[in-house]
Amino acid sequence: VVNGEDAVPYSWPWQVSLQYEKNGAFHHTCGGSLIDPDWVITAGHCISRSLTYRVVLGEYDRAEEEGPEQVIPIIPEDIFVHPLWNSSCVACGNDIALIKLSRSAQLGDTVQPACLPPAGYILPNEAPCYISGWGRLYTGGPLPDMLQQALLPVVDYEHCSRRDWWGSVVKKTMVCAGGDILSGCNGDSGGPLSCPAADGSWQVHGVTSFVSSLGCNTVKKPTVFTRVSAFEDWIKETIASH
Ligand SMILES: CC(C)C[C@H](NC(=O)C(F)(F)F)C(=O)N[N@@+](C)(CC(=O)Nc1ccc(C(C)C)cc1)Cc1ccccc1
Repeated sequence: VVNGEDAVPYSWPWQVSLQYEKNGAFHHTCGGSLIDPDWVITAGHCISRSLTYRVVLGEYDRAEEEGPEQVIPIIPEDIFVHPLWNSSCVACGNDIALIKLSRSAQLGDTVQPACLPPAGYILPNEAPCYISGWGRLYTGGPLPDMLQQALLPVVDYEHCSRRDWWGSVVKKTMVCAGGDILSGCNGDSGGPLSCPAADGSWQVHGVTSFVSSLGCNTVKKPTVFTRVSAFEDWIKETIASH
């Protein structure tokens, strides 16, 4: 997250760190969101078939064992990348994947699932949402130890698809947010765009998908998220059948 701030510890209790194994050690590669005690939602581009993954819940400072961490291994067959995700066509969208945990998360003060938005729901322009993650602090910069957050106002499709914004690259199955000096950055992929609901709950409206190659916080190139409300049937169907 670029120009964000340290989150209050465990204030985004659905935020997970998706880690892959390399030479016996695990490395943070993406964020994700717990949406059920057994299920995490992340980005399709975060998954590669050849890697072994684990999920860490209740994480805050990646450099310290603070106590609430729950480290849960992932069985490769329990990763469901959206069937229409095509890594050669990021602009086609469908950048979403579901991961079934090999054991249920223990819910409590530091680990809670986020709610899903109503199917088809479109956030209005300027709706206040937060991005969170352990992605780079600036283009090419370091990964932080503490979970970062930033308030990113939603940029609706009409504005986000303007020629000098994302143009035809952005689809209606995506959500844009930000567009000035605040943004996501690599390492935030797969993490949540969390938006407050009228009933006081928080809904995961977006899964962090891409930022401009010109620079994470490029003006008029807001962070682009997979729109979760466009994939509710697939989410429900996948969870119901596994
Ligand atoms: C793997 C790609 C497909 C998605 C990746 N996503 C992220 O980093 C995220 F924002 F989600 F945290 C990304 O934006 N990667 N970049 C490598 C940029 C990138 O590839 N962006 C991008 C944008 C649009 C498209 C398509 C839709 C035209 C493809 C890739 C990050 C970056 C940005 C500036 C400097 C260095 C690195």
